[in-house]
Amino acid sequence: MNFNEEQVISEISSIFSHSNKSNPEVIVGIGDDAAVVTTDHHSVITTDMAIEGIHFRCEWSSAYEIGCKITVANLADIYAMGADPRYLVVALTLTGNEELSWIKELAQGIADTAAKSDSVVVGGDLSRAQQIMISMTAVGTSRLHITRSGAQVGDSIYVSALPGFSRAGFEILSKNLPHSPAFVRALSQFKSPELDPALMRTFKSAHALCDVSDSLLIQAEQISKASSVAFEIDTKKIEKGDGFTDLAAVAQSIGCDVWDLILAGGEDHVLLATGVNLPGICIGRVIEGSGVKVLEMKKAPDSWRHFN
Ligand SMILES: Nc1ncnc2c1ncn2[C@@H]1O[C@H](COP(=O)(O)OP(=O)(O)O)[C@@H](O)[C@H]1O
Ligand SMILES: Cc1ncc(C[n+]2csc(CCOP(=O)(O)OP(=O)(O)O)c2C)c(N)n1
Ligand SMILES: [Mg+2]
Repeated sequence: MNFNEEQVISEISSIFSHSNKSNPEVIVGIGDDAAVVTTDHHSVITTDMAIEGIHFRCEWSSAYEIGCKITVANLADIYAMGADPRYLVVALTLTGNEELSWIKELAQGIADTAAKSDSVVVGGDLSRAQQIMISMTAVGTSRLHITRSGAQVGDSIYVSALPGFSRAGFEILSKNLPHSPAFVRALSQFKSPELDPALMRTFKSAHALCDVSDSLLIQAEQISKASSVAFEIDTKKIEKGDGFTDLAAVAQSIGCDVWDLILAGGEDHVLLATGVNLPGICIGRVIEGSGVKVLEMKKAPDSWRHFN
């Protein structure tokens, strides 16, 4: 064993406690039985976990990147409700074989990503298990929340950025392909997806919103079903979007279909929205009916599912 519980808690606390102390809304921070925080308006609550072997591999990603990724996954769910993230709690299992420096890096990745979104880690839990597991709960605040059920016929459909780079990174790592400069965005998007809080907040005028964790197609189906409308996704519009040419080149060099990456890839945590005059890339329109139609697509791409 490379550490004891007290040591880990002391190291983790010192990484998180500065933000606790400097935030006047944290009444009781890390160190007691529970945290006490100020809340107003409506609280938006979400939780997501990351399991070693399922969501990340220590051979592929640094502890810092793993910390960033689980935090982005949680923060994106808060932004996907049109809310602003405020507080996080982190439950962590360790095997006992990690180095203390690895655990500190993980906490730093979480703390830095949280700070970019003006949110703070106010507590957590620690236990031993055969795998590393990170379960994070995020609390946000909003006056008006945006659900998956608000899409209206006549809306345009937008993504905050082109999805697919994360899946490309996953393919590169899974196939153990030699790294090339062209793969930088894909690898970094998989290991530590980009989250731009300012961009996320500009989607507060969306009619329906969710983040793309599973895949664009799955998430489009979820909104279309919840809103009782049909989605018409236009591949020609996506082709004109920022990043398409780069992703198409990566897809070709790793032997993947670019549409599998875009439509069926997940974990980019970009926002999928419907509404009028939103930022990002317009990828189609909301029409009467049900289901998701992708114009000019001959075959259905296969998305990630935990249980097949
Ligand atoms: N174990 C669970 N207990 C209760 N609710 C759950 C559980 N797992 C998922 N959910 C709920 O099901 C919905 C879909 O979950 P998920 O696909 O994980 O959403 P997301 O992609 O936003 O993380 C969410 O509202 C989530 O809170
Ligand atoms: C080692 C490893 N294998 C496979 C994947 C790919 N992967 C794992 S979970 C997932 C989908 C998203 O995860 P989920 O837990 O369903 O997120 P949620 O929808 O709850 O936000 C994908 C694409 C990965 N990230 N790491
Ligand atoms: Mg989830």
